[in-house]
Amino acid sequence: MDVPAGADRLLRWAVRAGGGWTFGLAVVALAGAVAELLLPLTLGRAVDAALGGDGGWWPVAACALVALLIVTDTVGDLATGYGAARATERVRVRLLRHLFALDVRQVRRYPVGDLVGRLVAQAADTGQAGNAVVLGVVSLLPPVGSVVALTLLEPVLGLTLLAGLVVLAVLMRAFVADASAAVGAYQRTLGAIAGRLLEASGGARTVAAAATTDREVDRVLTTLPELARHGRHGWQALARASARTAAVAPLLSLAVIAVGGYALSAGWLTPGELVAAVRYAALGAGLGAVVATLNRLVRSRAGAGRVAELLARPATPDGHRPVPAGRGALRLHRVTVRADDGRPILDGVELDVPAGATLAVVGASGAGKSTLAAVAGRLYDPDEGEVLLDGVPLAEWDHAALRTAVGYAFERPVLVGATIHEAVGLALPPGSAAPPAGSAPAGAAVLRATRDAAIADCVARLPDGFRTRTEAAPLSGGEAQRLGLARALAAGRLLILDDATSSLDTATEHRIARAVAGRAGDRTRLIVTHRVATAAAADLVAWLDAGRLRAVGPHRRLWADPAYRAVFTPTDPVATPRGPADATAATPGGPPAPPTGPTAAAGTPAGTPAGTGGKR
Ligand SMILES: Nc1ncnc2c1ncn2[C@@H]1O[C@H](COP(=O)(O)OP(=O)(O)OP(=O)(O)O)[C@@H](O)[C@H]1O
Repeated sequence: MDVPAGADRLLRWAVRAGGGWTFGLAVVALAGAVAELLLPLTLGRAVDAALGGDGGWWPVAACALVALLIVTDTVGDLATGYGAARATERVRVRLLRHLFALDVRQVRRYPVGDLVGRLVAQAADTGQAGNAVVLGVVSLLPPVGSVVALTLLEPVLGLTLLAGLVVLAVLMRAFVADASAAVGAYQRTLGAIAGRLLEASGGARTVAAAATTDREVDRVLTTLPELARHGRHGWQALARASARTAAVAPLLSLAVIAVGGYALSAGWLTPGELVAAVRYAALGAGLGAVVATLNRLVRSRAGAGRVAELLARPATPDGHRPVPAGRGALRLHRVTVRADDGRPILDGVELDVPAGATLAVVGASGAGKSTLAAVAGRLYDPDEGEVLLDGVPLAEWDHAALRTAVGYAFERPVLVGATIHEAVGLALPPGSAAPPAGSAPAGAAVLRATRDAAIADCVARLPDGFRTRTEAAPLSGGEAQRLGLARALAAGRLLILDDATSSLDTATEHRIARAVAGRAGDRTRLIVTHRVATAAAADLVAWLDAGRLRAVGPHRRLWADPAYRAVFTPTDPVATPRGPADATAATPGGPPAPPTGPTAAAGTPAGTPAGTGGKR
């Protein structure tokens, strides 16, 4: 099976992560194996002593060894469970931290279900590494020790067992190869099914509305036969290995007993030594434990392979430059973002947004607006070019400082945090979000943010107000958007709204527009929008067309271009506004503030007459 190069390194790390429990398991497992090896010899001596009419200490020693075996078994079970739990926890934490350190584009390459599979099942398999390695090594001791003990009793006996064990080792090798391939394929297929399942449950409404349940079930489970095949393949490999050891082991014991019987009649062995030899033969040939631990090791290595594959993806490096002075001047310099197939999604975008300005990003669906918004706040890095905030490339900003400086709100926000209070407060500066002592429902900053985002009344109506658990909050799409906005409004220098008001009614949107416009001049706003009124109210409009910046300038000037007007009303000539006056008339609650910000020249690509459509 192809296991990523980092799998074995991760396995070694996971063994160490088991800490004292894995070490303890090694000690008790070793003690148990030694006791198991000494028991036949002690029993043999006890038999010889009894035959000679002398009880002596051998029976007592045999009883002590049996007691030791019971203790080591019990403690071993405990150490196995605790060690695996500890190692699994560390693998999960490491993997989760790494996932969040990856840029959004890398994470999106994996279906969510596949990631959950790696984080839950394969991390647990990896966490078994300590047990698998310790028990694997210890399970080799009885056969190896039996060969040594038999050789000491009578060399021919040792050679007989050794020859049989070599045959068994060859059979085991085949098992490891077979089982590894089956387990790896099973985990991959299961991950793909889980991915489709999560996708389908996210679109449950659409599935129900379209009455395509049967088709969706078929689609999710389309690889179920493949999964069953890999599962059967794995179990068959295990069954074959067990059957082979079960068939070879008695033959091997019989061979040692036959040779031992001959040695007894030839006077090379005492009766007690023959008793010991018979038990050593059984111990040495009984490789059931080896098969079980090999199986555990195979699963652990396959799981580690899938975890290591993610860990091998490079995390986004953080910068350590001191936070520059400034109020959010944004510059995109020759920014190009490519799809996996190399096709440009953004192509050489050159854009200057002066500090304090409001920039509307418009364009047809798929023009690259969200991609521009994503690189503007470093949700991921462009493939070429760079983005600078207040003169410092985003890649050189300290991560925490950048997250305080830039606030994002999205069309479909995910509320991060256990409660509504946390969901809003997480983005606020430390200290400002904490609820005051006593029964006050929310910190002042959280309260202000929710009022600004016109969601405070809605939160007050929730069963537990700000303490309502996010998953239990019955929020509409527009309410969720407003909570996302409340979180983003804390942004220090750059507020990025990616279609973040698309689900709001006009009156609410107008209220929020005022909050967004608040602290005017104090921070920059980048607003991805399809609405003509929002573009009209902005200081500057960046018009994207198929990944290229077609023009930058005030809406009023761009409006002269029919192609620009078509961005807002491409298919309905009746509804097409006749000019900027119509656009302003569409502004909720009255005309938008006239463009007060920078002139078109400030944002227009050099040499391109604003609004002419020259930059294609
Ligand atoms: N990771 C990706 N891999 C491949 N293609 C991508 C990726 N991300 C975006 N795209 C494609 O790039 C184009 C621009 O996407 P983007 O989401 O930026 O458009 P948009 O202008 O925001 O569209 P909309 O208005 O519909 O939201 C689309 O064709 C999209 O399918």
